[in-house]
Amino acid sequence: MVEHDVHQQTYSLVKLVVLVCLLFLSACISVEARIRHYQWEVNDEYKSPDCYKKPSIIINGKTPGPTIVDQQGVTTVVEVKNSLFTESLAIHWHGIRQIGTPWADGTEGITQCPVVPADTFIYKFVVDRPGTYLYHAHYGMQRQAGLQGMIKVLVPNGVVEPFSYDHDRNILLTDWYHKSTYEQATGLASLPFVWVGEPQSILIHGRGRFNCSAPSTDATLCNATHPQCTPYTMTVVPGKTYRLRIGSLTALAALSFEIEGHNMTVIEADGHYVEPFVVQNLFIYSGETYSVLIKADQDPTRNYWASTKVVSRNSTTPNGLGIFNYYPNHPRRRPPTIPPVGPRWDDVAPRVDQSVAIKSHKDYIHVPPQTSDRVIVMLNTQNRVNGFMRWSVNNVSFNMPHTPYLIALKHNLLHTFEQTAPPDNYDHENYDIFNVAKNVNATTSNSIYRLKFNTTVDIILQNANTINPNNSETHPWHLHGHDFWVLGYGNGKFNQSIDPKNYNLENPIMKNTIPVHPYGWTALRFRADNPGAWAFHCHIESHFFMGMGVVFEEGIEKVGKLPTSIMGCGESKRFHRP
Ligand SMILES: O=C1O[C@H]([C@@H](O)CO)C(O)=C1O
Repeated sequence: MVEHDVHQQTYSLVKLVVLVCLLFLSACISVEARIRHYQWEVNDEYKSPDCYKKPSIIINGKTPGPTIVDQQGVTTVVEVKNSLFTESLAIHWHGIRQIGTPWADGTEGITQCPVVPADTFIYKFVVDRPGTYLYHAHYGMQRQAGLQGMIKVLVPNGVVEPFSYDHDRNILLTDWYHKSTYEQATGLASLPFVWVGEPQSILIHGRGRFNCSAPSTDATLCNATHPQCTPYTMTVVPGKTYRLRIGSLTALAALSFEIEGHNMTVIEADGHYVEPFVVQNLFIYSGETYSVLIKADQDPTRNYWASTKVVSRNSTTPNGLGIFNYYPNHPRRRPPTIPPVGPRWDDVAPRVDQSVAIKSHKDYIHVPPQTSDRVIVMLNTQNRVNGFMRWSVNNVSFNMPHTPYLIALKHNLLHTFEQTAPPDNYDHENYDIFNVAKNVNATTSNSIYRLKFNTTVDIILQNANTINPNNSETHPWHLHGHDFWVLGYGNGKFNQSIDPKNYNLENPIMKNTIPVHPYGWTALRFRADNPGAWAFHCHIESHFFMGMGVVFEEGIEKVGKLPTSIMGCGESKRFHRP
């Protein structure tokens, strides 16, 4: 009996141990399955995405780089080897809020030091929400040399989205210049100023077509039959519905995108579900992402044009063209029709209408706080500083410090940047937004806005006339580390006592990038609840380069121990351990 009991006990113990081991193993496997590793190498190489040979920056041989596809909740580890000859780099994960990992935001000068050639930097962050996001260089003007791509975050197994489709596709829209990034940056920072001008091509997922026989084109650099510049083709099966995720990372251009003869139902914007609405042209600004549903319900015996056009600027850039290919027609078969011309570049009303139409899906509303603790009005102006062309917020043009803010703030190196806070407003009474400023001179500073942790902040982006008469541009503003509620848009000068009464506080969409339309204002609200230092800037690459941005700090005391891998520049040299 006793012996039997001992056996019984031993048996139970073994069973328990085996069970614990199995549980541990499966936990390990499931944890392992929740981590995805990517290995990237960044190189300089000639590419001809529009048939014209240009020095480009590529990831694993490609631009756009590989699309990251992960499920919500996955820890994404991207090991980036910098194999550029002489340039450092940093990569930003655009739309990923980096909750608890502010050091992985990839903004040079703000959250990290640049990654020098031959070094490898490991970005590690959680893709915590389903949706469509982007990644791109955030150092100098490297983005427009090709260092960019898309991130697709899928819903977990069993989670149903508020729409259905048969296939999931994604395209990145970019504009493309033939001059190198360095030549362009040099022009912007020179006296006299040399503007980058209009892009030579619009690329649909890295493919365009420059006219090699255009006057003054160097024939030795342009090859109309280069395999890299065959048009982008999206093949569809008649009757099926496609979710098309569209991202824009243009350097300059605001775009209209359409598929000839097909309606598009907008369902997602910057990772948030939209109350569906139908468009023929989708207006998309640099830094934005949308998902649209397209049904392949037109004549299946032919192909159709996919077309994208520059709006908001009187551009010389030809429309970007691709082929919407009905299977089994040949994917290169030219559609029998003339490509769509697209909307007028200077017709602002339909663009504002689209902005206003984007509301939160009714079943996914995040109700915003009904009041805010602080209102910052940001006047956007083009200025001169010591003769140099700049852009400013409230007459302050942003300069990057040598020591990234996150490190300076966390390690109390406050002498590394100016401590006078930038202004929360401008001379509202006397500034005429409809005319060139009487005094176009501004100052530069690297001071930052320090936000009280867990408060609600309103930002009013106020547009104005540029330095040229009768001209106001569209600026897409992007906020790092947060999504914001879009409270409203208006024409002319924002009126603090009237306009807030018309804010949408019921079902505003949340976004991370938003346009401020010509001569207009855009109001947004966010919670300062993500400890770190975060950029907020115009996503036109040359404009940020010329100072059009600010930095917010919040809850710095709550930021965990910084990885030493982000250090090594400015006064952070002494903390760097390779
Ligand atoms: O920053 C810019 O400079 C030019 C032009 O204003 C120069 O005069 C332009 O169109 C911009 O967007």
